[in-house]
Amino acid sequence: MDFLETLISLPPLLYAPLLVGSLCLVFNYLVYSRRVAQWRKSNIPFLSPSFLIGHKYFWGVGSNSATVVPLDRIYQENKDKDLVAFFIATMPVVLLRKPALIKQIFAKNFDEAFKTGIAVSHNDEIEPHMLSQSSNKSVWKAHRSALSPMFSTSRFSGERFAMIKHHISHMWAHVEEARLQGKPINTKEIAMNFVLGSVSNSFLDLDYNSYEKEGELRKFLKSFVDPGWDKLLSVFTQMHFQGTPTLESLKLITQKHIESMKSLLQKQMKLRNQTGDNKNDLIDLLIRLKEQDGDAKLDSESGVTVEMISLGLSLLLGGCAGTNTVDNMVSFTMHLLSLNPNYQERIRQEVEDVMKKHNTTEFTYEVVRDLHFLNQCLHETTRLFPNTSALTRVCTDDFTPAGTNYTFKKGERIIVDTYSIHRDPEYFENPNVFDPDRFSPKNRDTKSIDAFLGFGKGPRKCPGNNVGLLIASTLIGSLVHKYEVRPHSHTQQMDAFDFHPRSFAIVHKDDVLVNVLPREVLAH
Ligand code: HEM
Repeated sequence: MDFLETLISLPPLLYAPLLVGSLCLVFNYLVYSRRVAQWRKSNIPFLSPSFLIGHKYFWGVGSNSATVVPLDRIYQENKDKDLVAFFIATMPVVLLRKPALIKQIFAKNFDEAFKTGIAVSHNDEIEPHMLSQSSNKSVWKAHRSALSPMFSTSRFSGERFAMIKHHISHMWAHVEEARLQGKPINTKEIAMNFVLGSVSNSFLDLDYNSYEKEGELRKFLKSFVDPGWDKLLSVFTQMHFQGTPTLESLKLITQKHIESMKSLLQKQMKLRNQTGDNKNDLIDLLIRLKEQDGDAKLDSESGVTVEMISLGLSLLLGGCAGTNTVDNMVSFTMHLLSLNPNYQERIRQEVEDVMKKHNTTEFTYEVVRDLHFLNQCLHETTRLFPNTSALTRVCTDDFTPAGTNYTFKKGERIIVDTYSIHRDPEYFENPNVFDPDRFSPKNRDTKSIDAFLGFGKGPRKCPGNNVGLLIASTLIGSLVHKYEVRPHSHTQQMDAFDFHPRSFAIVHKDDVLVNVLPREVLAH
């Protein structure tokens, strides 16, 4: 029987899948061959595509880590190149391997490679106004400048730090309760609760003890951060059918999120108008912006604009949820400190010296701000466990980076694999070792400064890094000062295979547990 006869003898029910399958293959072939021809013309080295999945290493997605393992393999296998192009599904991407080229494109070619987010399904109403997502440069500029007062750490001095101290007490109470019950400490949980309490308090004026109950705000944020098949599916749909409308439930920001943020802002703004307080927080900022903009399109019921909702989401998602930023930093640092008691001791000594210098026995804003060794530890954690393995940009114009003969075409998607660069011995000696001293002022050189990408690069780099570091230092400093953190029985060194298979952030697939012992007990 020849091929045609076999085809005719098939039951008619199989025709439809066969037809769809064949169309997919043709679609794949056309997408691949067109882009490969373009890369050839642009002098960009590329890897031959594998049908449907783009590159063979992406077959493992969903079973090991979503992006870290495949990107790291491609990075390692192309050591001789500055950059290499390949496909993820039908989405073409160019992986930049060299820090100098990354700096050039992210900073000097910023105007031509301005957009972020290569495969995320946005909400069309909100996306242009979200700081991290906006693809409209003038809107992005205006919002970044409007929000800049929120990113100043001096906002945390005085009264506001007194509020943060409440969260230290909540955290201590929670840790002590677990210890007395003989349970290990779940570092992800305590970090998420502390960060949520501090961020919601300092930006939105919410008095929120999330250790006590799982409140609405926590559920709201967890819906962004909790990894799941829905999020993986959403990204893969966008990779195959870029820019197409997605089902509401697969969007990164859904109508439900927008409504929750709207009612939260409405409530807090109403309260502020009644009290007339001036707290120099997001609520004051939004009220001021509303007064200044006579043309603002207010929602008739809530009096809130789309811009206000977006600014609120920009802060909350950047600070707490977007890619589990601060809480991840804290959780991984506690894990690393449990394995390195000598660095815990140095932090303790530093806390005591700095308290003495400021003539206090308490954690104050001034004390936390002066904990330089702890700050080095947090940077070193971010080097080993950056919050995402893929910094992204999308070219908004054709350009050739200075000193190269590569041409980047408008629409080209760029990826930087932070995880692999941070563990490349070319930039960091003994890269898998936790060594906070590599971030001391005397040890830092241009090579490692350029290669550190934990907070991004160029004008779009993280504006909230110092606020995040301050919150993380407060939590770790106060915990380590009171307790010795010890490894839990299952604690071991982590590698990329331990990361969550359905998360695009670098998070451990399980709980990250440690044990604690009060220092008074140890002293006797
Ligand atoms: C301390 C832990 C944090 C880490 C590791 C971190 C990391 C990052 C990274 C890697 C980016 C992408 C930068 C790029 O594409 O070049 C980013 C962007 C951003 N982060 Fe952070 N972040 C942290 C804390 C925060 C906090 C506390 C806030 C808010 C209070 C925040 C708000 C933002 C915003 C709004 C953006 C988007 C900036 C833009 O597109 O203009 N981040 N962050």
